[in-house]
Formats: sequence, C-alpha cells, structure tokens
Amino acid sequence: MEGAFTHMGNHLVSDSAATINAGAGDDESILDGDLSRGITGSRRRRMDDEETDMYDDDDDMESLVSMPVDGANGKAGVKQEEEVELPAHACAYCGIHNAGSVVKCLACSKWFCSARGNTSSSHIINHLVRARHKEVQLHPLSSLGDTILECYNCGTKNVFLLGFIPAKSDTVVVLLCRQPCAAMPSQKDMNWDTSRWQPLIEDRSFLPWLVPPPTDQEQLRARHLSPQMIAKLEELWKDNASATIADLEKGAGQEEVIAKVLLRYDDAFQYQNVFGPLVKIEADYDRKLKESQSQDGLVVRWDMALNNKHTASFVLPKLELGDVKLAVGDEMRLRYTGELRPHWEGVGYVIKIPNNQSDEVTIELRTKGDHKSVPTECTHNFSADYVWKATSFDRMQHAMKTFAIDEMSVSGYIFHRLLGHEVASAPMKIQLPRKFSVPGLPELNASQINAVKSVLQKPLSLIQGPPGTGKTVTSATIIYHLCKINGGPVLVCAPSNVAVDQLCERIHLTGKSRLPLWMPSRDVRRTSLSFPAFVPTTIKASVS
Ligand SMILES: Nc1ncnc2c1ncn2[C@@H]1O[C@H](COP(=O)(O)OP(=O)(O)OP(=O)(O)O)[C@@H](O)[C@H]1O
Repeated sequence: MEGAFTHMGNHLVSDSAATINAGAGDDESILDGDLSRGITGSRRRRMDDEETDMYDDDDDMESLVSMPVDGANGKAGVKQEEEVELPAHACAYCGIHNAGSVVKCLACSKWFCSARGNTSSSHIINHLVRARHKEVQLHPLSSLGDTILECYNCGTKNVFLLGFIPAKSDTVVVLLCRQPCAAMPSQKDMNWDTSRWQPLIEDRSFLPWLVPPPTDQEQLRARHLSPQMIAKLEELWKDNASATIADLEKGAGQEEVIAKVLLRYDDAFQYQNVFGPLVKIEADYDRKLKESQSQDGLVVRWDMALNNKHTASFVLPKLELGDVKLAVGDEMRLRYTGELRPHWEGVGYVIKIPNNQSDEVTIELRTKGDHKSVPTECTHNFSADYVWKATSFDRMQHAMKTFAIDEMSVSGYIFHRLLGHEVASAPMKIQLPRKFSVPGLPELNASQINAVKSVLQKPLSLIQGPPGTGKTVTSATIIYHLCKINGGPVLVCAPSNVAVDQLCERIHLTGKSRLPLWMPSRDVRRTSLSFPAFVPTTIKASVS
C-alpha cells in the first residue's frame, strides 16, 4: 500500500465526484493550490461563521499545546488548563490542538486528537468507541480541509466501516464503505481496484496520512489523563455534555466505596451485601441510559391494528447509536408536543423494530382504537421515551434476599456453589438418551453432545461459546431431554425476552413440546413467533 501513496501526498478525494471524475490532470491543480479547495462537491460541508471566528482567533494552529507536563495524576495539568484557554478544537482529553492532528466528532461536536497518551487507542478512536459515536470531520486547516469522512458511493459516515482505495492513477484515493460499496462488482467499472481497499482505522488509530499523530514534543506538553479518568469523563458527558476535567475533579472522592466481588463468601448475607449494591448500580445505570434516549421531533405514521388498537410508526435515530437495544414487547411512551391540539401522551408496546425492509419502530398503543384523545390527525412534533422498568432488578434483589434468609430456597449443592465453597456433587442417577440429537434441530457435533451429556449428569453446568456456535440449539436439545427424562415441566430462564424468543422457537422445532408460555408482566401476544405464545422471562415447557 505504501507504494500507492508515495507520490500521492494528500490527494484524498473522499467526497468529491468532481475531483474523482476529473482524472489526473485536474488533480494537479489540487496539488498546486489549497488542498481543501480541491475537495469540493455537493457533500462538502461549509464552516459556519462561529467556527470561522474560532479558527481566525487561533493564530498559530501548529503551535504546541500550551500545557506543561503535569504530575503523575494529571492534577497539575488540570490546574494549568483553567489558566490557559485552549482553542475550541483542542482535544477534549489532552488539549492538543494542532489542526492536522485533531478530528471533530460530529455527534457531540467535541474534538479529539490522534495521540494515544496513556491509552491503547488514539484519543479520537477511544472517544468514538466509548461514546458509540461514528462520524467525524477533519479540521478546516488540516491538509485535507474540513472533509467529513464518508463513503463516496453511498454517503455512509460510519468511520468504522470506511476504507480507502487508491484509484489506478495513484493520484487520488476514494473512500468507500466496506459493505456494500467496496464489495460491489460494479465498482470495477470505476477504475478502482477494490482489492486494495484498506480500513481507515488501523491499530485503533486513523491512518497517519489522514490524521497524523502529534509530535512527541506536543504529546509531552499535553495534559495526561489516565484511562480511568477518560472513562469517567465519558460517563460525565452522558449526563452533561459540557462537563470538563474540572468537573471530574469535583466528583473525585465522592464515589461510594463498593465492596469487591469475592471468590468465596462466608454466608449468604455476605453474598447479598456484595452483590446487592452492584445490582443497584447496574439498575441506576440502565435507567439513566434508557431515560436519556428520549427523542423529540419525531414524525409519526398512524395506523390501526386488527385488534382495534392504534399503531404509531416512526424512525428513532438514536437507535442507530446502539446504546440501547430495543426489543419487541418493550414499553414506550409517545407524547404530542405540538400546537395543533392539547398535549397528549400514551403508552404502548413495541411491536416492530427496524429490519432490512424499514428503519421504523412501531408501537401499539394500550388504548383501544376508538379512543378519541389519540392525536391521529397529527404527524409531526412527537417525542418518544423508553419506559424503564425495575422488574428484573427488583427480582434480582428479591432473589438475593430470599437466598440470604432462607437456606432452603435453593438446593444445598447450589447454595454452597454460589458461595464458592468446595462441594462434591452427588452423582445423578439418570438414564442417558441413546441419541442426543433431537428431531427438528441440527445433528449435534461432538462438542455439543459433550455439553448435553454433562448437563444431564451434573446438577450445575456452564456452557460457553462464541456467537453462533450452537448454544441455543444445545440448550433446546437439553430442555427436550430433561422434559423426556423427568416427564414434568422444566423451568427455563434467560436474561432477555429476545433470548427467550430464540429458545422458544428452537424448542418448538423439536415438535415434541407443548409450550404453555406466558408473560405475567406484559399481556401481549408475540407476533414474531410462528406459534401462539405469551413470552415470559421464564418459560415452562412440558412434553406431550
Ligand atoms: N450441530 C450443528 N449443525 C449444523 N448447524 C448448527 C449446529 N448447531 C447449530 N447450528 C446452526 O448454527 C446457527 C447458530 O446456532 P445457535 O443460534 O444455536 O448459536 P448460538 O451460539 O446460540 O448463537 P448466539 O451466540 O448468536 O446466540 C443456527 O442456524 C443453527 O441452526
């Protein structure tokens, strides 16, 4: 790849059809003039006035960060930062503000540099991963201008999917996303050698020709944040986008002291004392995350379901960020905030999530269709919130309490294993099935057969495996055999309704099970399943 760039200099053409189509001759004009002028075209972003002022003020863009080397914990640097005002495009972590080495995150408008500091990835990549942001823009005074990195073909701006292809002339590079654009056979006609496609991010950093790392001297003089401080800063930004390093300092020392998880516990009370606070922290985090997903300005498409309930369909852009996974059956609140009628809000269940056909989420309102208050005549000015439910966290706390006060709540074996005590398992007298594979599911491989055998013979087993290796198939097979061996109901739990759905479908494929499935917390029939079922977070299945 080196060779392709030896005489390319900065001839990045990311978003300009004009430049790509112009060929080598026109490329030279880019070389001669201001490179940022060479990157023109419909997708080119303009600096707004505010930004222009900001850059005008910065009279020495190549200057070093005006931070002295700070102490081991970065506190000296923090003090200095209050005194020295950095330009708006300074890296939000370390303060480096060399125009060539900083990149703006388009989701939060903060700037980050390509230095690594004390972390294993560059600051910009560290931020994008932690914040789940994906789109960036180069600095207007960088050698490539204020380019927004995007696929030349389809316009996708997810930098984790983007790569470049040097055109055959070797004077132009084209940004294309890995899938589908770089993989499309039609690209061959464009004089691009897609076999030379390379990702823009390598070793957790943008390629140096795109965003060069700051010099050693700049890095030495930058503010040094530990990975822990960076993680905390990112957490702070989730609540308060304008939080600063100073806020980080203010919060220091106020944290609750959390007891460490142990390998062995004296008794169930100690177990509860350790895990209780952790479950609470997780619940608080989950609530914060879900509640922060409120989205305004939604455009709603109304419809009426066969059960005479209103359905509202809309696109939730925040879903793409992937912070919160929306599942069929989740509860959402829809609010009308416009002027055309009095404010309205209604709660409904998600009945459709984005798929290959459409990006829309559809919720079915609880109220029946003839309910006059539903604002079906309005389409704009709607907001949607997730309705957070404490149910699963409350159940965890309740289970731990029961475990602590009632020794008989679980078998003696499980009681001691949970507390980390060495305990011999009593041999289980069961007749192993002659054939482990079951009707309707794939023939098990050797490792799956071992897993099934182990579970059937031991009181407690853990099956682990990478995604798609057949854990669900193995679990469904185990349930099938347990039902057959014991002849009674089998209680199955999964951490999410989606996981339960998957398992139900596989059990159903075995054709042997009758599944009286229900979900006490939500009285909804699941339309995603091809058989009638109320899907619980715990399932009972019985063999006919
Ligand atoms: N022994 C097997 N032979 C052939 N296909 C199999 C076998 N085991 C599983 N599969 C198939 O592999 C795919 C993945 O299986 P499954 O969903 O059970 O994996 P998983 O480990 O539960 O996946 P995930 O981690 O994504 O939940 C399914 O299409 C399943 O039918």
